[in-house]
Amino acid sequence: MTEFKHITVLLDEAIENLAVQPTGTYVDATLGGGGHSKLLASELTTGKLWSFDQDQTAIDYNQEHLKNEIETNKVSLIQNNFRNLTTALNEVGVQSIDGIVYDLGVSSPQFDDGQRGFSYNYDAPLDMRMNQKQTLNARTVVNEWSFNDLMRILSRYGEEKFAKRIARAIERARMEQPIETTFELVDIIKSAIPMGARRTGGHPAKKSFQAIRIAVNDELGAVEESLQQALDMLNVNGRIAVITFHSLEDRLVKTMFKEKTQLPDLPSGLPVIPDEMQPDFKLVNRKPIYANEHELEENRRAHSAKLRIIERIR
Ligand SMILES: C[S@@+](CC[C@H](N)C(=O)[O-])C[C@H]1O[C@@H](n2cnc3c(N)ncnc32)[C@H](O)[C@@H]1O
Repeated sequence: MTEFKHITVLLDEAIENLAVQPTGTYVDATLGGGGHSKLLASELTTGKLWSFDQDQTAIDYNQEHLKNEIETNKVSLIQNNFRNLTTALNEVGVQSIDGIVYDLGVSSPQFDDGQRGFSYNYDAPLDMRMNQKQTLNARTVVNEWSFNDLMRILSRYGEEKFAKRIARAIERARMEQPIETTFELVDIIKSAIPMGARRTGGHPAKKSFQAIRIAVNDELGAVEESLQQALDMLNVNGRIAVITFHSLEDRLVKTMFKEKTQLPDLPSGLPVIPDEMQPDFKLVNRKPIYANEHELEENRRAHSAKLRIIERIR
């Protein structure tokens, strides 16, 4: 089995909060190294788990890692984008689910494989695709997207203060010759950030790389579409657990969950709220769940992780 070193974040907390019914139908939307899938499957008797990943490497690894669970038909792997949740599940005869877990973002192997172009620490062709068959990659975004689109993604998805300067520097550099590698891009980004600011707030390319990665994989669009489908497919008492790693993802999940669990605007002075106006969902925890101290010591990625859970109540 090829090595796939990913330490699962909020493993027990996410699965515990799904309140798994041993005979239920579950989905792991983000299989990765299979940590959540393995634990969830161990709680099933006659239940079934469908595990999604769009990355071939994750699917290949788990054919071995989850071999027993696959052979006993407790788990099946689906190589697909989780934005196609409903269609992919309908194709295998599943119309409704009792729970789903999302552990968003990239896995450590994706980040640490120098050749995939996710990291500013390794020199590699500009790529950043989670799905190796997708056509849009970071090279296209950096070399072909307009100045305005670059500025928009850097500012919106990277929350980069120097978005305009960086977009301008990219535009200037690519007029000379195409930008091909991560290190070329890092140098361009560095050159656009004022000297004083380069020394604060982590690696100067961190925010821009996050922004380009989110754009290449349309990460926020996929989460929004998928969550809506998951909410629609959820059985009563079923739960959705989502682990996010940055404020944009978390805000999206928080807002969607809030909309689903709130009462609609009602005329003031209604003595009783009519039953059909009650929300169909409730928040399992008002505040997000964070990693405990022990996990924070063991795993750097856990520091930015937040877990939110919603339950269908009717
Ligand atoms: C943080 S890792 C998940 C780790 C996993 N929970 C574990 O225990 O090892 C995220 C995984 O989700 C996958 N992924 C991210 N966005 C996806 C999407 N839109 N559709 C399908 N898979 C996606 C990535 O390819 C990656 O393997």
